[in-house]
Formats: sequence, C-alpha cells, structure tokens
Amino acid sequence: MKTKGALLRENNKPWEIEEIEIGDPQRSEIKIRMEAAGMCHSDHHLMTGGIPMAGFPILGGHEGAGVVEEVGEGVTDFEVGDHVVLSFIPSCGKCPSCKAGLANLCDFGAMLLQGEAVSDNTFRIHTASGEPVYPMTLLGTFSPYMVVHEASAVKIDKDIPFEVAALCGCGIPTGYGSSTRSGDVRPGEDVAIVGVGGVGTAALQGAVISGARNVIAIDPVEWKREQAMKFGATHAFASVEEAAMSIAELTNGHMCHKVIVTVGEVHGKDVDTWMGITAKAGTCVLTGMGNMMESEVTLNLAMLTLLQKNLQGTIFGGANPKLDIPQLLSMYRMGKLNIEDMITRQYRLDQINEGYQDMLDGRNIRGVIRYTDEDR
Ligand SMILES: NC(=O)c1ccc[n+]([C@@H]2O[C@H](COP(=O)([O-])OP(=O)(O)OC[C@H]3O[C@@H](n4cnc5c(N)ncnc54)[C@H](O)[C@@H]3O)[C@@H](O)[C@H]2O)c1
Ligand SMILES: [Zn+2]
Ligand SMILES: [Zn+2]
Repeated sequence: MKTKGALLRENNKPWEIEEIEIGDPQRSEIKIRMEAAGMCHSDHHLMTGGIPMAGFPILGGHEGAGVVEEVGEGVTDFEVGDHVVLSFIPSCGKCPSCKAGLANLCDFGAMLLQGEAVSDNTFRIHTASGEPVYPMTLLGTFSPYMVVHEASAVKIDKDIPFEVAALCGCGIPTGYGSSTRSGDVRPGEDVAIVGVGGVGTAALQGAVISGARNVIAIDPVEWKREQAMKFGATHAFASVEEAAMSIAELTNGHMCHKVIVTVGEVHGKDVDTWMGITAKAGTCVLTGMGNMMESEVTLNLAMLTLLQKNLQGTIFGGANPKLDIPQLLSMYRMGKLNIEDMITRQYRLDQINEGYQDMLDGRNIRGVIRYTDEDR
C-alpha cells in the first residue's frame, strides 16, 4: 500500500514527508494502523548521525501505538482489531537473552539498525521510486501504517488512550526502568535524576514510586525543573555543580545512592561529574546517549575502585517489553503513573520538524504525533 512517512535522506537535514510503499505482512508479521507516535530524543540522534543506521533513507520513529489491521501467516498472539504498543526493543521470548530474563537484550535486537525485517531479511518499506527504506529499530512509527514483526508489538487494553500508550514504546519503560530496574532504587535512598525530559520524568516517577527519600532533579531548563517538582521531585537544580553542595548537605556528605542520567546529549567526558555526586558503592545509571560512534567515557579510577562505585549502562531501562508495558499501563489506569501530563503538545505528521525544534528548545516533556485521516 502507498502511504506517507517522515524520512531522513542525509544527516543534519530536516525530516521530509514522502510517499512510501509498505509491503504486506509476511510470516510472523502484523500490519498496524498507527494512531500515535512519541517523539523521543533518540530520533534526533538519528538525524545528527549520533545513532548510525545501515543506510539512507531512514524512516524515523521508535515508540507508538495503533490497531492491528492485518496479520501474517503463523501469527497466533494477535488478531485484527487488537490495540498494540510498538516497542523499540523486540522480544521473541525464545532466544538465550529472553530466556535469561534479559528481554531488553533480545537477540532480535541485534538487527535493530539494519533496517531489514527480522522475519526474512528483506525490506518491507520502499520509497515511491523503489529504494529500500531503513525503519528505525524495526519499526518506523513516523508513518500512519507499519508492518512489524510480532516480537515488536505488545497487546494492550482498548480503553487506554493511544497517545498515552505510545509513550510506553520507549520513554516510559526506559525512564521508569532506569530507576526501578537498572538503578534498583530502594525505599529511603537518595536519587538524582540528571535531565528531566521525557525519559527523565519517567525515571523521576520511578524513583518516587520506589520510595526514594530525596529525589533531586537536575536540568538547565527552568520550566523542566518546575514540572519535575510537580511530578514529585523534592529539590531541583540547574546543574550538577549547583546541586553538589546541597546534595552533600542533604545526605550528610554521602551523596546519592543512585544517579540516573537521562540528558539528551551525553558526552563521555561528563561521566566523572555524574560519578562525583554518586555515593560510595552507589550506582550511576547511564541512559542518555550521544554520539555513539565517537564518545568515550572518562572515569577516575580512584573514585571507581577505592569508593566502589558502579557505572551501569542501560537499554530500555532493563525493562521487559511484554511484561512491563501492560503493567505500566495498569499503573497509569490506577492513577499511580502520570503519563498524560508528560504529553506537552500533539502534532500532525507534517509538523514533525516543529515538534523536534520544541524538544530542543526545552518546550516539551514529550511531543506526540497524533495521526488523523489527513496524514494517511
Ligand atoms: N538507553 C536507552 O534505552 C534510551 C532510550 C530512550 C532514550 N534514550 C536517550 O535518553 C536521552 C534523553 O531522551 P529524552 O527523549 O528524554 O530527551 P529530552 O530532550 O526530552 O530530555 C533531555 C533533557 O536533558 C536536559 N539536559 C540537557 N543537557 C543537560 C545537562 N548537561 N544536565 C542536565 N540536564 C540536561 C534537557 O534540558 C532535557 O530536559 C537521549 O539521549 C535519548 O537518546 C536512551
Ligand atoms: Zn526512545
Ligand atoms: Zn529474544
């Protein structure tokens, strides 16, 4: 079928809305009519080349929600009409990583930036002139229709608003899991969240729900700090330098048991600064990304070894898509997880560049593309 998509033709050029051709679902695949897609910072890394894909053009978007429109051969877990979240991490349930309880490291994820369908290693999406299109993380949610492997989809209840569900494809589980799984925040601990955008606000909620004592939000944007206080932060500062003295006072010099770093553009040389506000034997969780090809982490050896600090990288917050996404949505329904207030603005597909500019200008916690008939 012919539809539209937001494509990148080269790095550092705006998103372009182009006609694309989407193939029929093959074995183990499903076709989705998209309703909403979240605008995560990682797609901006695609644009700058910080996250490299195997080729151009790239169809962006790696979190979203929609309705199953068609199922391919051999699909047993989904039927037409099901509501689904599209998870940027596929989980097959069968590979050694999935069996080991590390579904966020599912072996299907090894193909994540290749652009080819994991089902048969061919391209499901083409441009109008027939070139293959590389979809972000086996998805490409910046198009009103998609064909994906069933491992990338998670069935959800039909009463959940699509724009809320969309954020559960990446931002919510990544942030919440960065605190609760990768960071393993315990009751009474002191936690700093560095960067309170989409992922950071979910991390902040994870720390609050886990019973942290002090939840310290650090972000240079004043409006983000005000929002963080509404989401349950106990303190907010513009920079680590500004926060360090107060953190020392609040914690009798021990600093934070957990530091969750979700800044938009991570530079490896800054890691020591974040390790500096991490307590002895504490853990600094690195969720934010930067130029994945060039940035190297600098660490002070004495701080790491003599103070027994931990540096923990994380993908998808260590969360398990098929288990955690429905659970997070039940927490939303119970009023325990505030996803609605994280959606600052909604856009049409052709407003995508405006949406990303708003993110870079610090005007959004999360922007969401809400598809209408006009976009299809
Ligand atoms: N590891 C993963 O699995 C994973 C998943 C999703 C997103 N990410 C990454 O997480 C990062 C955040 O994504 P997002 O969508 O929340 O982005 P975002 O732009 O919404 O949020 C980033 C926040 O960091 C703040 N910030 C910038 N520089 C800072 C600094 N020096 N100190 C403190 N705060 C600073 C910004 O003001 C903003 O509020 C991105 O790098 C993204 O690619 C990683
Ligand atoms: Zn993301
Ligand atoms: Zn797997």
